[in-house]
Amino acid sequence: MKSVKVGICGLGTVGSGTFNVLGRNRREISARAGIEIDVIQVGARRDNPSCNTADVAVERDIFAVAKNPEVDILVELIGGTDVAKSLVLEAIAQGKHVVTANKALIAEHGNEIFAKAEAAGVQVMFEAAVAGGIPIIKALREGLAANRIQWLAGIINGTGNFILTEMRDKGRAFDDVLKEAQALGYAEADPTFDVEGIDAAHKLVILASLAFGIPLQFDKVFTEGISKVAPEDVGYAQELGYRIKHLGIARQSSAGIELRVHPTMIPEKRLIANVDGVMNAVLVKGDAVGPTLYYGAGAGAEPTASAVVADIIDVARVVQQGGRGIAPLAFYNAATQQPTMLPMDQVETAYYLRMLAEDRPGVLAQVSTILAEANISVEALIQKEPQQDAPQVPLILLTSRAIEHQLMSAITQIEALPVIHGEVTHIRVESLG
Ligand SMILES: NC(=O)C1=CN([C@@H]2O[C@H](COP(=O)(O)OP(=O)(O)OC[C@H]3O[C@@H](n4cnc5c(N)ncnc54)[C@H](O)[C@@H]3O)[C@@H](O)[C@H]2O)C=CC1
Ligand SMILES: N[C@@H](CC=O)C(=O)O
Ligand code: NA
Repeated sequence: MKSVKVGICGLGTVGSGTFNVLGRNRREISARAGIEIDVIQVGARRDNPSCNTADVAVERDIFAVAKNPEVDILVELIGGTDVAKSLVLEAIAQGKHVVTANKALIAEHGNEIFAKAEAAGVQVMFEAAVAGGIPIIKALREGLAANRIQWLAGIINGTGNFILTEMRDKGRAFDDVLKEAQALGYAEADPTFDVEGIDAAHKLVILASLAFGIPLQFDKVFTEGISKVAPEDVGYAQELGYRIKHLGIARQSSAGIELRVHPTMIPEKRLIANVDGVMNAVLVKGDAVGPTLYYGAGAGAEPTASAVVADIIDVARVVQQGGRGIAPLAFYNAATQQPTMLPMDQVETAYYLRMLAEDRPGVLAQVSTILAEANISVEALIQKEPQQDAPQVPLILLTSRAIEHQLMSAITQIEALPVIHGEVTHIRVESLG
């Protein structure tokens, strides 16, 4: 075999980045793969002016790439779950290896796709699907393979982190920053996936599947977005020595496995609290290695292409050796097929609470009595001076760790107090220590 032949489907942000990196770094890439890697075909609805495809066959029908007998590796970069699934299954049926950046596809249809790939003896690789250019999939599959993973927590959506950072540092409006993230090619085709946490939930189930050896279970993730994070909470968090980050958290304990995506307050002294802009970071705690942290660009054409091309190189090595190579994702066994999943109301964490209280003696005592009855203590407090003409003052509390349903029922009681006005805002707090 003289070269490994690649067909790229989708020539948008990531497709064009992949095409260009493969061309520009051709010499280094071939040396590392031990064989030439040639893009012989591109499947794209339209040309992309940032790519010179003069030497490549361009097809408008992406399925022609899946059916091309010359193609060894099909690279799926069209996004979405319907056509992308058919395309990937067609490629597998044709005996081709697949590389994809599509987290929605893997999270929602991965179990089926990996089973088909395993039966066909082909690889399906997806490094770019989680945390863009950070080699986190490789870290979990290979570098941390000796460990029992206890928990992981990550900033795994670049768009969301970019929005939170710009709002905090420059006081910019949410919608304005989102538009910029879209223009920079960071956002999903439907940006509500980014801001409502769906994209992070897709990525989290992939990480959890690898970390805990469990099937992909997208429907088990508790998901809360960043669209309701208020600027005053960002400010109060800072006063308390915390930052608000949109985290994906997966934890395994004797009670079960929890999977959750939500705005989270973390101590500002943690490295991960200082990961800003489009950068992502994933903290992984293994029983042998302890905590490890992975950092890098979570979105964008070439950072994502870096991960896509790394997968192509890995598969090219396998193709060259004529073997099955790297294990497919589904390395769970009968013991982990049906893990106990912990519902969100059973999860234990600390909380930040903000409420509007009447400015008179005894109010704090009423609130802390309700919390104490639920075995929750107040760990820190900010009580603002009353403003002129404002009969109520913001009361901000940090609580001890509590079970979610106990905290929620305490909130209901606090909201019913005549001295408390409106709803109580809550944000979960994690020390990540
Ligand atoms: N943009 C980013 O920073 C990252 C994106 N991803 C994932 O990579 C994938 C691609 O994302 P982007 O490149 O950002 O999207 P994009 O929208 O820029 O590119 C997708 C391209 O595929 C083409 N396409 C879609 N359906 C097609 C069809 N049936 N036939 C022919 N062409 C078709 C579109 O015309 C478009 O040019 C998605 O799964 C996304 O979630 C993953 C990591 C980072
Ligand atoms: N829209 C995603 C792209 C990468 O996965 C993000 O912003 O992180
Ligand atoms: Na990655």
